[in-house]
Amino acid sequence: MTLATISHALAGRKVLDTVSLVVRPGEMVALVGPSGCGKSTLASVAAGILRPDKGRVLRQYKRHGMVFQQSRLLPWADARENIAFPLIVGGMAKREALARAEAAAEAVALLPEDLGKMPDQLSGGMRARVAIARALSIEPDFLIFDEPFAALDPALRRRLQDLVLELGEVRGFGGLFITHDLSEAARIADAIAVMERKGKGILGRLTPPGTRGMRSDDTIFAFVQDALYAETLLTDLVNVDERAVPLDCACDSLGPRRCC
Ligand SMILES: Nc1ncnc2c1ncn2[C@@H]1O[C@H](COP(=O)(O)OP(=O)(O)OP(=O)(O)O)[C@@H](O)[C@H]1O
Repeated sequence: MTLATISHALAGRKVLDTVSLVVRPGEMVALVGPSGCGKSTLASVAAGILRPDKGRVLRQYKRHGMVFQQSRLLPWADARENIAFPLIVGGMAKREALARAEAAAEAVALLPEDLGKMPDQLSGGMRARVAIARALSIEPDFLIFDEPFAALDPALRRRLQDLVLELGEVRGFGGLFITHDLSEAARIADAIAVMERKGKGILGRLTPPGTRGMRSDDTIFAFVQDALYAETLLTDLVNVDERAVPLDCACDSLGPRRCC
């Protein structure tokens, strides 16, 4: 996938300013950057949810699926229907779509008895599995993850990261994985793209040693420690001040505060 010089404004404010990013076929790229820098907006552009004001999106794959922050399941549909939803919307007969949903659920190790449960009857981890199964149901060869495990505890996160790694290995999909967590990025991705503050572009890429899915905890820990202390690409990420984020439009009215 190639995102070429993407610019986009939301509510009259430019949140992406000529951002370019390439994900090679089969590659998993993690995208990190300070809060509010435009990662989710870029993911929405990559997924075709937002049409950018300027720039081009080139997709060198057949189909993509997306896994959102906090799962975004339909609250009025059970797990099976949630997984089948993109297929039904795409015109598949309901019976076939539900059968395909069950196969996708099996791939993410959801139990058959959970498929009749409504989202509010599922744990956070199960909801994340349903969201992954929903993305898999269309048999994508590219997946876009927007902080899918941010709300989960570390042990569960790890299990779901393993699931994504296993599925990637078996199905060979590439993708874009947005996260705030450098360890997660180093665990899940071939390369880590670092986004600049205020959507001004990709500062550069970091490549953890070894192969995705094969890196030991020691390797990941050492890589993250070195990167956090020595890597100038991560300066904004490390020194983030969340109070500065919403102030960037209000500097003039608030006087000379350190906000940009
Ligand atoms: N629907 C919207 N309308 C107006 N502004 C928006 C909208 N969605 C996001 N923004 C603004 O666009 C900027 C980029 O938001 P975005 O969610 O893409 O950043 P992000 O890097 O994903 O943030 P985070 O890491 O905190 O999730 C932010 O300043 C945000 O406040």
